[in-house]
Amino acid sequence: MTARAGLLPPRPGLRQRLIRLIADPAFQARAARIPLLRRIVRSEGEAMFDLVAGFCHSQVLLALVRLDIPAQLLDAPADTATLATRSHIHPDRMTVLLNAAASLGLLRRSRDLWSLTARGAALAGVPGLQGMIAHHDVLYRDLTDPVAFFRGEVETELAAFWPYVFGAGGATDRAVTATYSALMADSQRLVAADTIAALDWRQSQHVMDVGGGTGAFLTALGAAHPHLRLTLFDLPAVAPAAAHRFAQSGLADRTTIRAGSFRDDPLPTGADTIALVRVLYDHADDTVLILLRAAHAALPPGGRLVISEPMTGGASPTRAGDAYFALYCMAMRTGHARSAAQIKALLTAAGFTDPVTAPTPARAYVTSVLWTVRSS
Ligand SMILES: C[S@@+](CC[C@H](N)C(=O)[O-])C[C@H]1O[C@@H](n2cnc3c(N)ncnc32)[C@H](O)[C@@H]1O
Repeated sequence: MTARAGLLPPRPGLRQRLIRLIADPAFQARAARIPLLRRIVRSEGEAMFDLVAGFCHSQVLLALVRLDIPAQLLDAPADTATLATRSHIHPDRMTVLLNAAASLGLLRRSRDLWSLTARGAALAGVPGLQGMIAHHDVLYRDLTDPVAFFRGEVETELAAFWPYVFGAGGATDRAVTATYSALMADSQRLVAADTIAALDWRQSQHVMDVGGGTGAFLTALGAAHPHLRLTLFDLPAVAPAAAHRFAQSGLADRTTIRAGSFRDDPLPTGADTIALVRVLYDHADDTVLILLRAAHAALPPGGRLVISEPMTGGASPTRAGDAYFALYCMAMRTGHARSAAQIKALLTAAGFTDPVTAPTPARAYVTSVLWTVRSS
């Protein structure tokens, strides 16, 4: 009988023996006395403690957002007593919150006055960030029992928060879609900037944004490239809202809005470029294949398909892709976050050739971009 046959445990390799050594408290105590190892032990310890405390950090962030402290401090620095009174929190407890925020690099105190740091200013100013933080209570409730969550035993709230992806016809409730669309459009600004910067749009004449929401991406693209004609395709409950945005941005003459479902309807033809921005990760592979095949059919030979969304790291997992978006999509229960390689495989299965990863955008943690062409 051999270990290979599975009856004996395999002998640990060198790496496994090293890992077991590092896990040994006696080794850790010895390592802490050796200067070079001491530094490694300390920084590993701090990194581990950061993971342990991560939920508290998120809740500090949520408290700041709910109390509107970033906006208040953007107006003017304030002292603890003022912030405490405005927030209806006892000054002693407010001090704990403000010190916690300072420790996370969001606030700084000079004498008695609190102000924002550069990171805190991002919290005040980055579009969609506060909306994203504010709706995380839903995700965190879904993750309360993480084992049940990973076993697929939780009826997740997030799935109800984003109802539009369910059912063949998609969303029909305009009030619900308005809530969802505002958050999407706010957070779209940075995604749009990175997607536009990642590619040469001069070779396109007519871009169709499928699942384009209320037109935030096309509005940014149209402003950056005045030669482009633009078509937005989205569900009937969502697409009409784009008209207002296009009119306000002076784009009405260059834009067409088409309502429909890519699950059931063919995509309109006429565009030489199709964009799918934050669309694929909402859907299972079979729906994505339907969509990619529809995009292939709608494009002329030589036409380009652009995919922009948060992606996982594949063989090299990333914190944003694999420890956030993958869980988020799992809580939504309709699709999943994919690596670039997984999306490329789906593109190939849909008939596209040689998909290319665009240069890494500035905010790779929320946006990765792929493109491909319909060859014939
Ligand atoms: C995550 S949102 C992204 C919106 C926008 N592209 C953005 O990045 O802000 C996904 C979009 O796909 C649309 N969508 C979902 N299912 C669809 C379908 N079957 N046909 C057309 N659009 C659909 C939704 O209405 C929504 O606007």
